[in-house]
Amino acid sequence: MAASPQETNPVRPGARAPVVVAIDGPSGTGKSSTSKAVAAKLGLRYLDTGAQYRAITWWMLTHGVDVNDAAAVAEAAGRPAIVSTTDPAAPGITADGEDASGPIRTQEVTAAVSAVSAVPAVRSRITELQRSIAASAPEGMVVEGRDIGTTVLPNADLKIFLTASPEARAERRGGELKAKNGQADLAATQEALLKRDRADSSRAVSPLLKADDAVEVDTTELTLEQVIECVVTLIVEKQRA
Ligand SMILES: Nc1ncnc2c1ncn2[C@@H]1O[C@H](COP(=O)(O)OP(=O)(O)OP(=O)(O)O)[C@@H](O)[C@H]1O
Ligand SMILES: Nc1ccn([C@@H]2O[C@H](COP(=O)(O)O)[C@@H](O)[C@H]2O)c(=O)n1
Repeated sequence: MAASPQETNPVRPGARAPVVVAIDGPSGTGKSSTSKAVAAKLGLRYLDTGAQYRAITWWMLTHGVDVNDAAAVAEAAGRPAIVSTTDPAAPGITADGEDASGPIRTQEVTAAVSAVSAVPAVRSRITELQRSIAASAPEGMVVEGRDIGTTVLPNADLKIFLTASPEARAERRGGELKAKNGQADLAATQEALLKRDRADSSRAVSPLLKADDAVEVDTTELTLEQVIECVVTLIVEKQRA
């Protein structure tokens, strides 16, 4: 059956209509895993905005900027060139031309990123970058983070807010740590997740918040495959509407 006009993508004839999807939520709710898989399934680009905040944090840590000094962070916010690749099969990020994909996942960066991302000069710079990347994807994009539906792309075609219980999120992160280090302290992992959520939710500028028009999906009792299926269905329904 021929695609209806609403489903036709002018960039790739026969493909679905371009769509911009915002996926927000607290740490460990499955935003990255879900967004990457959904974008790959539907032929969309993918932007990990947390990686951008991590990359600028990593650059500051490696260039002697005191990440707890908001004035110093603000002064340095415009200095590094942050470049993201948006292929969901191979997402990557560089800071001043250096591959930051590995270093941004260290504990040191994770512990510092909320302080850096709370600085208004950092947010305005990264938000502008995110909007220009989203505007340069005619096939559509899945953009994941904390403030995409509320601030970065308030006109997104579809907004999804993923949640999960703290226990489920700690279990998931613990699984990753166990695979990497052979062990994981679940209580400490849960406390670190909640601490980051508290900081991200309580900052003055663009805090972690569900947009009024976002669809909330509680992933606590769902497998990753079920979450992916649920989000794909929501997007396809939106494209047909
Ligand atoms: N529904 C699920 N069931 C079980 N495990 C899941 C589910 N969703 C994601 N995971 C696993 O949980 C871990 C965290 O997922 P992911 O990195 O996608 O979360 P996130 O929301 O992007 O986290 P953060 O904001 O901290 O980067 C990964 O190991 C992922 O495979
Ligand atoms: N839109 C966003 C995305 C992320 N942040 C900050 O970056 C941190 C790391 O995010 P991950 O998704 O990679 O864990 C996050 O804790 C926030 O501080 C943000 O502010 N806005």
